[in-house]
Amino acid sequence: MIALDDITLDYPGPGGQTVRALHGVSLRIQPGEVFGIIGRSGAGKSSLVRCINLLNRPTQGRVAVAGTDLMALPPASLRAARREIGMVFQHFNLLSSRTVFDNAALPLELAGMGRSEIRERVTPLLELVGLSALADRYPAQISGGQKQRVGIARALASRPKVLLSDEATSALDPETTRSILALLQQINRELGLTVVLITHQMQVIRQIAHRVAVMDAGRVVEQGAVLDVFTRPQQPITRSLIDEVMPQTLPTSVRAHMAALHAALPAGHAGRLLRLIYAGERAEQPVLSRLIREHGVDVSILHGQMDEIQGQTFGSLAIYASGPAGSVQAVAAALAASGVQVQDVTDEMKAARASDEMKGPGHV
Ligand SMILES: Nc1ncnc2c1ncn2[C@@H]1O[C@H](COP(=O)(O)OP(=O)(O)OP(=O)(O)O)[C@@H](O)[C@H]1O
Repeated sequence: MIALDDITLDYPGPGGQTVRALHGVSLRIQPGEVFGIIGRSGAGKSSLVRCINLLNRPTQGRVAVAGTDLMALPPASLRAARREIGMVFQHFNLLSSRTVFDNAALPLELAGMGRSEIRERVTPLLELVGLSALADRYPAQISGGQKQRVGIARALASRPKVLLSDEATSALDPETTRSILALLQQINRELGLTVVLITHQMQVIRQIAHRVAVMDAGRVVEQGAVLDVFTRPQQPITRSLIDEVMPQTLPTSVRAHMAALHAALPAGHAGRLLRLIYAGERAEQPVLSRLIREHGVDVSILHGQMDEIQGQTFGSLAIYASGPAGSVQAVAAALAASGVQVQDVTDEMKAARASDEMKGPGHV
């Protein structure tokens, strides 16, 4: 549906210099999917998403939407192509002097549509976004979540094939965010619209995206199905973004417990702190208990959490495994062979523990 090839974008900078915001970004977004683009502030997300409708014209590269090379279009054809691409904004961009209805109707008025046709088009849209009862209110008389619903209705008025969402929920509280994301999900499912959303919150990606691209310093550094990226993050930036929704750092008291177990190991025994990450059916298989029996290791479960992404279970478990030297490695290898991701974080935790001790008792 959307093909971005080798997109470079330069902004004019101070003193005639240029600021390179995008460095050769390529992405493929399939029809009907919800594609998330995540990154920290300044990573280049807005710059990239605005290339999709040529609000930013790339310095180099190619932008194709539904097979049309947008950069090759003359202005009139580009205006028509843009009507196929709706956009919602973080700060809603509503006109304060127009009612809810008239804000949603604006693109149709601008396109010269007659009043009765506009009414036929906008009335069901206001129903879809849950604002039928507020059609005659002005933006100052509705909440932030409701304003975003108007923004969504306006974006849908031209019956686009693609909806771009530029931090649409960043100005909203968590509950309103969830309801707006649920609405976007409903629109994706019921209207078959391709949705591209940019965000700095993994929570948003987890709730509705099918696939995700992670951006850092103007580049896509990692991309894939959301469950894969959550369970097998490759880049430090991805891990730190996931950490915000699924904290991977063990609490101080748990680190102290691990240190005590480690200090009490008998001679000839080894102990390792392992983080197990598992997804889908593997989350339900009794792999761990079987391995404990087979290899004669002791396992203390230190910390764990389970979650769900679009109906798929995934979780992480921190365990301290100890036993005769060699047996712990055998368990780790057997777990990895069964499809569970195994990270040995013993040294990482020892370093964190050393820092706990330097800070002294009572420090959390
Ligand atoms: N109009 C502009 N002129 C010059 N530089 C710009 C302009 N817009 C963005 N930049 C720069 O381009 C880089 C990417 O900015 P961009 O807004 O795309 O990032 P972002 O990931 O969307 O960040 P945020 O979440 O804070 O909006 C930044 O270094 C930014 O300072």
